[in-house]
Amino acid sequence: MNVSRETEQRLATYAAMVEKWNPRINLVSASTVSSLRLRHIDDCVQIIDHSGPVSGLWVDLGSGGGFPGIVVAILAADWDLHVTLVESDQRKSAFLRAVLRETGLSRASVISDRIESVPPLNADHLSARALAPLATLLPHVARHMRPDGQAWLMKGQAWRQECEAAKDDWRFDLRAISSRTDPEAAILNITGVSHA
Ligand SMILES: C[S@@+](CC[C@H](N)C(=O)[O-])C[C@H]1O[C@@H](n2cnc3c(N)ncnc32)[C@H](O)[C@@H]1O
Repeated sequence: MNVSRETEQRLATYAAMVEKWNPRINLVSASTVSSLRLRHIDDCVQIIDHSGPVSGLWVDLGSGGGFPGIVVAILAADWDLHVTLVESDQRKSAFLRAVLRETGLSRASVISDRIESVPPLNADHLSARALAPLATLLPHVARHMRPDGQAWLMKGQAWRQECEAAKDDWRFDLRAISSRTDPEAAILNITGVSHA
């Protein structure tokens, strides 16, 4: 993806903040800090490559250090899109708010609470990365995404088994997109979620 100078500057500011805060609050595993751009940022950029420009509300669940929520907020800074990051850990939430301040992102906010406790958010787009198996994620998706919304769930190599297990209790339409950064991983673009 080609990005503007301003977007590149925001990504650089964000990366520098992750590196600075990581020893204190463990935002990404220490072994991946040196490859932050490829392992984490470029990994998340893929979502926007596939969603294209979108509008409305984007909700990122279990944002942690901001993957993919902050990356989406940076890439979408000029779109008519609000990004809401849901993160229960207070120190990580403080970090996410600091990133929004430092990068001047005004169309994004942080809800510092448990996903289960937050009133339904009615998201047009919803993302989650490394949060929970699909069968555990789908109740959150059903609660916080509009019936015609789209979920972008970033999954590791067990994604096929997770999909099979989730089908016992859930109906959904799935487009599995192979990850550019890890051939075993996939981005699950899920729509039409309902309880079986
Ligand atoms: C493994 S980390 C992944 C963080 C980020 N998405 C990433 O890919 O680097 C999971 C994050 O979800 C948060 N989390 C876990 N359960 C949660 C819940 N029920 N409500 C809100 N946040 C939760 C944790 O505090 C943690 O920061």
